[in-house]
Amino acid sequence: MSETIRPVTTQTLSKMAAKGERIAMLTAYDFPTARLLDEAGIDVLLVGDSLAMVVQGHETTLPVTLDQIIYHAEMVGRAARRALVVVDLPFPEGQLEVGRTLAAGARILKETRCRAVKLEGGSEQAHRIEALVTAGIPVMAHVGLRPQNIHIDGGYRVQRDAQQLISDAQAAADAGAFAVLIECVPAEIAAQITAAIQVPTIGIGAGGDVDGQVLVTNDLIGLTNGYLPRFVKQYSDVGGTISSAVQQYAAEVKNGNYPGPEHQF
Ligand SMILES: Nc1nc(=O)c2c([nH]1)NC[C@@H]1CN(c3ccc(C(=O)N[C@@H](CCC(=O)O)C(=O)O)cc3)CN21
Ligand SMILES: CC(C)C(=O)C(=O)O
Ligand SMILES: [Mg+2]
Repeated sequence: MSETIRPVTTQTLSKMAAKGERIAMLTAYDFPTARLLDEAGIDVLLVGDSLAMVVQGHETTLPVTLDQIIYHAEMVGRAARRALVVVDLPFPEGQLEVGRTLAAGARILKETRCRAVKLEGGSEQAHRIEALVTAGIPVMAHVGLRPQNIHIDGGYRVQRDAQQLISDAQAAADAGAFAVLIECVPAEIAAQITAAIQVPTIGIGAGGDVDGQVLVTNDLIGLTNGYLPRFVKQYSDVGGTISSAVQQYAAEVKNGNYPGPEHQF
């Protein structure tokens, strides 16, 4: 008998945080990976705009388009049976007039099975968060390091302005965000934000005193080309596994050991 699956909702996350149960979140960009993460018990899947870097091979998150994010969100949405799936609003859908942000969020909910969006920014995004939530589109806010601001900030830097960070998170929560993601912030400040706001906090490079953690899946499984941020813990070497498998295949094709008699008709 198959057991009934209880899907994770935004309310589930609040209850988990209230009980001190930590939330495990990871990025996903395709059906088979999303299905594995969902079945492993990951609570929240993020179709992140990091897609631009780890899948498309771009140097920043800016090039990925809304149509491309939606194409990947369709796959992840079809794979998730339990996890809540959140989709990044790609640059500049969350920076233009509110109507454009609403239209982008509505397309995500209408064209995919994903049920929430993520928007980079705090206080200055309060009006957009409020408009999205009013329209029925749940929003996860994203404060601290904002990768879509790389050309203003000049790089990916730890964010240390405690007052600004707390007021950004507070404004996002007051505007109706169901959770606040905190990226690259000293652990002490992330803990202060978590104590100050009523909604769950999810950290990346923000220490352990938050309600949950998120990482880019490719980083933790060893499938990222190049530099890994210090906050990443690499749990496996999938890149190495793929590499040795395809090297053996190439060698066996060339030496005639593949296909063997059992592989032919
Ligand atoms: N593969 C990947 N993993 C990520 O976690 C990730 C992306 N891509 N792309 C979008 C953003 C960018 N992220 C990053 C990337 C680099 C640093 C970084 O180099 N941090 C320095 C600290 C710099 C400082 O001291 O101010 C570090 O040492 O980790 C941080 C976040 C997180 N996100
Ligand atoms: C790094 C996470 C938080 C993200 O926004 C992404 O993957 O795009
Ligand atoms: Mg992102």
